[in-house]
Amino acid sequence: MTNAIDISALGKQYKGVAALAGVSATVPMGKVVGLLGHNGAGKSTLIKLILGLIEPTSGHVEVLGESPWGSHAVSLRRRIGYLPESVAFYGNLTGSEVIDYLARLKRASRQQAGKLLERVGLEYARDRRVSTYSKGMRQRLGLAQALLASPELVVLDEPTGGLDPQATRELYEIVAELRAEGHSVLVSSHVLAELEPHIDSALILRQGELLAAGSVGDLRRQSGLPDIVVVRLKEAADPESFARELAEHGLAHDVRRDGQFEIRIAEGGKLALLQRLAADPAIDDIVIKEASLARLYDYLGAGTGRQEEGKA
Ligand SMILES: Nc1ncnc2c1ncn2[C@@H]1O[C@H](COP(=O)(O)OP(=O)(O)OP(=O)(O)O)[C@@H](O)[C@H]1O
Repeated sequence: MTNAIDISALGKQYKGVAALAGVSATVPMGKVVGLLGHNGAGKSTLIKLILGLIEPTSGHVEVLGESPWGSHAVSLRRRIGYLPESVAFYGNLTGSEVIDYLARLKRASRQQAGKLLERVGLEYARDRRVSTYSKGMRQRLGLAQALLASPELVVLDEPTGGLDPQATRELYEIVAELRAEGHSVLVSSHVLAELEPHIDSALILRQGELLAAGSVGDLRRQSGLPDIVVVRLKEAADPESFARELAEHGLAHDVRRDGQFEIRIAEGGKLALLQRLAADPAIDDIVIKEASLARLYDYLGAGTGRQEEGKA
């Protein structure tokens, strides 16, 4: 088995709404894959299909080599950990009682379950009632329950909602540990800058269709979106004459709020541009900026319902 999830021509219709229309994609074993898309793009529908909570109208899904609706569906669910977007627990139970109870349901080792609260940074609150937990603490408890029974596949739906920056870093550290231990992770998020360093590849949905798939490098190549050179001028330099110079050489640019210039690199023109800039006495510093996941997402038109052509 090379893929944790194999999705083929998957379609889901709700009365009159095509939530998913012929999506084919994979989540390779042992990789962290980001699931991206604007509100209503079909992410939750795809996750529900993967978890076997709903059935498709057309197409197939195989999760860890099994159908989520087949005869092995029950045992398959024990091999999957799931953190929903909003987690709700029995408020009268303590964190440790919640995990203990869910461990029994999932037939997880209670010894391993005991260590999970420590892993998610909740050991100090293990004997406090969940009703006294903050949103971030509840989210950590949700992560702990998703890791019960050491699942081969972990599905995280908007896992950092309600987490502070430190807790967000810790969550992604756990994701990195899961990957290092060979688990596969599918993680949906709207916070692309946060997600980018932690994923091997992304699946981008738009209006029920797969708009793009691949590593951030693949997406850069697919999009043809130019890299950008950020130039800081010396204090004594005249920005207007520098802007005129760029225009004379046909170099498209923007001026940032901090006064630095962003120059788009034409395909194959990186070295020539850098040589020219390096020889310019007006320039104090140069930084090359590759297209970020967030910029690629916008450029590919993930939120617009259409590809933004010619935007460079
Ligand atoms: N039970 C349902 N009945 C009817 N339409 C639905 C149902 N669930 C989802 N939809 C529709 O299917 C489409 C995809 O919804 P889905 O919840 O999968 O999107 P999403 O990408 O998860 O959005 P969000 O980021 O807002 O959670 C939307 O148009 C939504 O209105």
